[in-house]
Amino acid sequence: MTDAFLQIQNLEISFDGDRIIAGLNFAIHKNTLTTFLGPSGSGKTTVLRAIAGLNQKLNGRILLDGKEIQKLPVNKRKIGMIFQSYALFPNLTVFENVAYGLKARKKSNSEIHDSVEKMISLVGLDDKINAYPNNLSGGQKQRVAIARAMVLKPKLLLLDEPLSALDAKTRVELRNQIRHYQQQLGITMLFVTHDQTEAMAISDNVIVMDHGILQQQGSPAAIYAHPANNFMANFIGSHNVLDGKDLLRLGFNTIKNQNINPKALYVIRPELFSFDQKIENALEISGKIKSISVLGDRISCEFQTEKGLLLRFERLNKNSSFSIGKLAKLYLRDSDIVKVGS
Ligand SMILES: Nc1ncnc2c1ncn2[C@@H]1O[C@H](COP(=O)(O)OP(=O)(O)OP(=O)(O)O)[C@@H](O)[C@H]1O
Repeated sequence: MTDAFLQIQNLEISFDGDRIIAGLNFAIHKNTLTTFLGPSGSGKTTVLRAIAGLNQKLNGRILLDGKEIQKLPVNKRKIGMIFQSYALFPNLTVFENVAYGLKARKKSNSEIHDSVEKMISLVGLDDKINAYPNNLSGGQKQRVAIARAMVLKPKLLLLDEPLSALDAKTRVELRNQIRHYQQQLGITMLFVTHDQTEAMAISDNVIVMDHGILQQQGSPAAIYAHPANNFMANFIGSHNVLDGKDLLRLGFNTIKNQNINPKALYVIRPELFSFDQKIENALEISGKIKSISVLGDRISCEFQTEKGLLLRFERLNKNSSFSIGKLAKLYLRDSDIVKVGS
């Protein structure tokens, strides 16, 4: 991995006297895709706009490729931005939309033609090259916006919830394509979303924000397996979040040879339980199934334990004979329990 490419240092942003971002620090590496994840109102767009230069009132430093950029005007930052709303020019064709920035930079006609046609082809819109935005689907419009941003070879591409207006299937297709372009063209991307699955699926690195404060930064796997704090434990995945007292009630005495702290929080990923099938060194938990949700390839069940605790477990959706009220047993190894913040 190369050195930090984008660095945010002690960033502070206030609106009307309210501090929205308070002392934010993070760094991202070149040619990686980082997602900025957090609930609505957590400050994701505010930070993105500050990096792009759309929000000039700030304290702190923003460094791109080693140079301070926080005082540069938008057009001098070499940063591209893609919005949820596409922001295409309705009176220009697909070709003209994608060519717009290169024309403004006074590139030669032959260079414009070559670059634009190549980019339109990459995003799979050859047959729409002369179409107007009104005659395109939402997914096609967003491809034009992506091509228009990428053709300018930005040092950094910022994407603000680019897929939010699309249907579920198009979202998944386009997120995978964005990841593919990012890797194929070697672009550094910062992608805002409030959709965890989206963030987990495409990122090298995830930064989670809440109330303008960075909660955790790491790979999708690390964030899922080791939530850093209570917010992360509750926000990511459908973990079972239990306190130490609950674990003692279930019959666990130690976790990975450490005493359980009754006041600490612990998480159990729902896919780690074994259902009605004994496993070695595992604690048996008796109870009954309280609810069943079919998630497509998986089944997610609520399990009411005899001790009165509610757990969630998941199984692959194959040959399962589940029914609500069925008495059953779950098995869990203490090594599969993770202490929050460890
Ligand atoms: N121009 C502004 N003037 C005043 N307050 C603002 C302004 N822009 C954002 N805010 C406030 O800053 C906070 C963070 O907003 P921001 O849009 O950055 O959140 P977000 O995480 O991107 O949310 P969402 O996922 O809903 O887009 C919110 O409380 C919002 O009301």
